[in-house]
Amino acid sequence: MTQPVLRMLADELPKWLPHQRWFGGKDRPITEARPVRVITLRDRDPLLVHALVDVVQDDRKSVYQVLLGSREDPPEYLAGVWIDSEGRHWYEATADPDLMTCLLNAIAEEESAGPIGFHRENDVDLDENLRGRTVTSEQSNTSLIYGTQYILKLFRKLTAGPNPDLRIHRALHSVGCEHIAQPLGWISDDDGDKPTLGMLQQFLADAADGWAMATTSVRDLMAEADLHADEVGGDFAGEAHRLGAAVAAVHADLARALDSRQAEPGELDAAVDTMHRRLDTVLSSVPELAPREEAIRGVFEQARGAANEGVTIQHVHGDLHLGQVLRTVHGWALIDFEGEPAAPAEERGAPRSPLRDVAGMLRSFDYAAHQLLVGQPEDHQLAVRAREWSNRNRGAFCDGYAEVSPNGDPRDHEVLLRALELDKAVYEVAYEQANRPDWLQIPLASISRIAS
Ligand SMILES: Nc1ncnc2c1ncn2[C@@H]1O[C@H](COP(=O)(O)OP(=O)(O)O)[C@@H](O)[C@H]1O
Ligand SMILES: O=P(O)(O)O[C@H]1O[C@H](CO)[C@@H](O[C@H]2O[C@H](CO)[C@@H](O)[C@H](O)[C@H]2O)[C@H](O)[C@H]1O
Repeated sequence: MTQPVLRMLADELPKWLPHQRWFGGKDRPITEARPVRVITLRDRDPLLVHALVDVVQDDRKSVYQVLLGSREDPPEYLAGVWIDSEGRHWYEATADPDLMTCLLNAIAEEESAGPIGFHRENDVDLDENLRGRTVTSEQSNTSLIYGTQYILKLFRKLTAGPNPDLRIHRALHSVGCEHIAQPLGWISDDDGDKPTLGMLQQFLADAADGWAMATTSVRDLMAEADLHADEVGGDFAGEAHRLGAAVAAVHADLARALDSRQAEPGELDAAVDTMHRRLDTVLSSVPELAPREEAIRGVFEQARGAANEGVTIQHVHGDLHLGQVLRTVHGWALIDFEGEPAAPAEERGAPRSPLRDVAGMLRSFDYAAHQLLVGQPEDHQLAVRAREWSNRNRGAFCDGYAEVSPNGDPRDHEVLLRALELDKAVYEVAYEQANRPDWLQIPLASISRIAS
């Protein structure tokens, strides 16, 4: 079976990959897409095959994970996910709930298939034979939900060594962190760079995501033209306060589980250099940013000169925003500790200032406040109310954070925090340009406000 699958993938991948939501290189042409390894995980109908694919773009190579299914008599619902519709029908296996059961059972039974190992955490028993259905939200990876119990994330673009999402979840669980979903198992690959292929976690079935909650609150405010943010039914400030406290608790747990130290004199200069380099890259592809270049660089340089005593360096979340936090009946939980999807792996796993996560969340309040205005004619009144909502919730978040954090109030590091927020907004300009060009105005407008 190996040779025909390799041939089929070599033919189909260049056409198929750019249409996959999880494919992270849609803004650049594919120079080469080559299957480099296929392993059969199930050799009877329906077949399940695991493939690793090298994708070259602009001389940079990325390795992606693809799962292929094949059935003699495929049901109608698989018609939308064909990879190859000639000869033996191959399709995207994550769309086949029966095949996804095989992955859960393999983790429960701690099976292996050549270099691929399925592992269950020591203190865990798993229910088997649950069907896996894919999460429908916009994702950089592919997640499968099993019943109301488990969620399995299959990492798509693979990175060398243990994936930070798995490493950090396990470290936080080991110190009893209350603000994460319990890690239950993982899928490893012992070949080459030894990437992590997947992570199984407790599914927080009762959870609402922070972005949905926050944007509902903004909508309520916009609908009540005469009321202020603290007067409308959907006021979010109490949640923002509790969220700040939860993020501070996770930072304290991360410091305990994985170490922390005070920033050395001059150490933050390297972070400022990285901000300038990111700006260089984004400027070259988004000309709309050029008029703000001087002001942005000025804010970065102020951070270099600022007295940054008392800044801690430790492991952080790395890409914290309202879509990465879930509100359960027990409080807020943080998910997805992989860092920014576009950042190089060494940068994603490196210890940094926790203020970076605070800045990410402050940006997110600004996003939530302004996303309803995208594409609308200018309305001064609505713009004022968006600012009001953003300021109220940013303040509440920082208050909650300061109450719990051993590092105190993030606003005490105003200059660094401002530079970190601006750096995040520069990242978002590139992200929106590549993924949602209609939303580019949100970070561009924020940059004008922050760097004015
Ligand atoms: N433990 C969990 N419980 C409930 N839902 C979850 C859990 N983990 C993730 N999700 C849902 O799955 C979505 C994608 O998860 P995420 O880890 O952010 O994937 P990606 O890395 O692909 O962006 C989230 O937006 C959230 O709605
Ligand atoms: O969730 P991911 O790790 O894939 O993060 C990426 O996508 C996010 C969008 O889904 C993006 O976040 C930006 O948009 C959010 C609203 O959709 C907003 O709350 C965030 O503040 C904003 O940064 C994130 O930057 C990107 O890395």
